[in-house]
Amino acid sequence: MSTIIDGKAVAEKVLAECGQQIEELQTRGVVPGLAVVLVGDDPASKVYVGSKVRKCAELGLHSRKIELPADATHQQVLDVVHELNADPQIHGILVQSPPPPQIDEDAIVRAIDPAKDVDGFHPENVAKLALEDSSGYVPCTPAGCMRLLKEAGVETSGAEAVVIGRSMIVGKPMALLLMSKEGNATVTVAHSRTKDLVEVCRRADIIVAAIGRPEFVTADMVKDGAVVIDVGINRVEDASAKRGYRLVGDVAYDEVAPKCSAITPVPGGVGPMTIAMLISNTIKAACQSQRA
Ligand SMILES: Nc1nc2c(c(=O)[nH]1)N[C@@H](CN(C=O)c1ccc(C(=O)N[C@@H](CCC(=O)O)C(=O)O)cc1)CN2
Repeated sequence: MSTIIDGKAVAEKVLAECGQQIEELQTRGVVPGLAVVLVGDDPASKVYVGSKVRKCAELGLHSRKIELPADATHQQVLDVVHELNADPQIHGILVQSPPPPQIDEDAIVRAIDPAKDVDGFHPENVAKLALEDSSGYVPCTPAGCMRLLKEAGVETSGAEAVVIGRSMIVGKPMALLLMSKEGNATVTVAHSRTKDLVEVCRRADIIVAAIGRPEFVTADMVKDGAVVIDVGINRVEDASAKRGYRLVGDVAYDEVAPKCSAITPVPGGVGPMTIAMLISNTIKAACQSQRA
């Protein structure tokens, strides 16, 4: 029997911890503030930004949602970031990804004050993660995956871990976390050019699927008893579904789950952890701003 790792429950636990920290900060007159910048009208991004702002309101955090049209210029986005960098009520800033193509996302990320970069995408925070300097911000999704592994009692130390995908948002930071002194795993990063991907995955005690292809990981790629963390959130058209689509992960859940010792579902697995870890990073930013 495989354990289904309940991301919603773990996210609630993280948010309850956050609630206590927020109360403590409020007694000192500090209200953590998050600014979320949304450029364009990508439907999924709108949902995620809405959830972030709603969660801030529920927990008593200050938040600002800045919406720019799909034809906003790169300079307009930069101007917003500079204004937020200077706003003392804002401790965390993020620009929802992906922005429209005329926006140079890399340059925008570099313009965010690294002390307010609660997404952990700025080069200074990427370096701190690689150096295991805990003053930096760890990207929310991989941080959430590590917490899920911990809460599920998965021993990462000495494990063979395979991360499928090498994005800056998930794959690379996930690999760094798994190989860090906290994770102590032996890590392989696989991607679209990896030879013998099936064989590479079959060796894994832990698979983290973050390749962005619906149901890419099939049962033949997974060894019996492996732990599978599915980061994929793909919208697949389905006329019979209420919203006209259904969500599927990067893992063919129905055939893979019976082989696993533990697996995350989609939805209700990694996704809710992303927002919980964002709130946690914003509180950390507010705390660190008091010490600066
Ligand atoms: N600036 C950023 N952009 C993006 C990030 C990020 O961390 N920073 N991550 C993703 C999107 N994302 C948060 O921004 C996110 C994705 C999914 C979920 C989530 O809770 N998913 C639910 C399903 C929700 C649905 O119905 O669509 C689940 O999996 O249960 C939260 C946040 C890309 N962009």
